[in-house]
Amino acid sequence: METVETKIENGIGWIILNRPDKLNAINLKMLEELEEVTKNFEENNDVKIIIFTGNGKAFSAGADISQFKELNSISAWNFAKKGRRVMDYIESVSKPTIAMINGYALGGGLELALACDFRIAAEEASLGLPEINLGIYPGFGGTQRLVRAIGKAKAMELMMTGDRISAKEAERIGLVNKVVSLSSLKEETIKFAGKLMEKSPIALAILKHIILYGNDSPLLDGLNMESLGWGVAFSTEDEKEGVSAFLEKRKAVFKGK
Ligand SMILES: CC(C)(COP(=O)(O)OP(=O)(O)OC[C@H]1O[C@@H](n2cnc3c(N)ncnc32)[C@H](O)[C@@H]1OP(=O)(O)O)[C@@H](O)C(=O)NCCC(=O)NCCSC(=O)CCO
Repeated sequence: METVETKIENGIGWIILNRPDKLNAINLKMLEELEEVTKNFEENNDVKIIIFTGNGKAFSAGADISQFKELNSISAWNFAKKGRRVMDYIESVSKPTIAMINGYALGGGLELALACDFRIAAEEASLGLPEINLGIYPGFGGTQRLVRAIGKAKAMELMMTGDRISAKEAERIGLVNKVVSLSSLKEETIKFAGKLMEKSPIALAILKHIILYGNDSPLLDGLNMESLGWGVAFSTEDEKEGVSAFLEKRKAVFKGK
């Protein structure tokens, strides 16, 4: 891989954006590689949780602006569609995903973090959607995901002013789940991933699907998805184990079956 590094450690699949001299700006190659490595991790049984992060002082400063000079309306549209599809794919992955935000998460970088299920940020991180300062606006799904994440008023403010906010402010408005010191970021993120790893991966996958797609559907459809998925969970060994463990007063050990 040219633009991303990967490793698997203790059930965690790490996807590390690796263009530190360009603050991990996302070019076409990185979009393609992100899609490929995410797919590999989704299909790899050794990977239970996927964590995205960046090498150097940024998570990612967004789409690679140096490529923009060559774009016209059609190629820009295609680039945005490609970026959007990759973010949609990352969002749809059946395993839990965490953005470990080690520094700048701007533009497409924040949009990548928004496609993840959880965002854990270092105190030093700075977040924002500054595309408006380039005479454009977020094109990798941010206009839709940010509104859903933090509500219309704050989302419009962030997108229309292009202002960057601190990790603490991002936590206050519900954009990130947790803020920790940079020195403890990896440890805290692994600890959080560990909590998820103790759960039934099948229940997590069904739950994630229903939260994501149920909330974008009419209420009745979302509620129907919930009850149907609930029934499906009862066909798993994990459900039998969870209930037995409770009744036998022991800790459940889920096998993902
Ligand atoms: C993130 C900023 C504020 C950091 O500033 P600073 O610390 O001063 O670092 P720089 O010298 O600016 O950057 C170092 C190096 O990285 C290159 N770079 C940074 N961001 C990008 C980018 N998005 N695309 C391409 N290259 C980038 C920068 O040119 C430097 O390279 P040199 O070769 O050393 O010159 C600051 O960098 C900043 O504001 N970046 C842009 C943030 C932004 O506007 N993001 C939105 C992009 S559009 C988008 O994401 C569309 C999808 O919705």
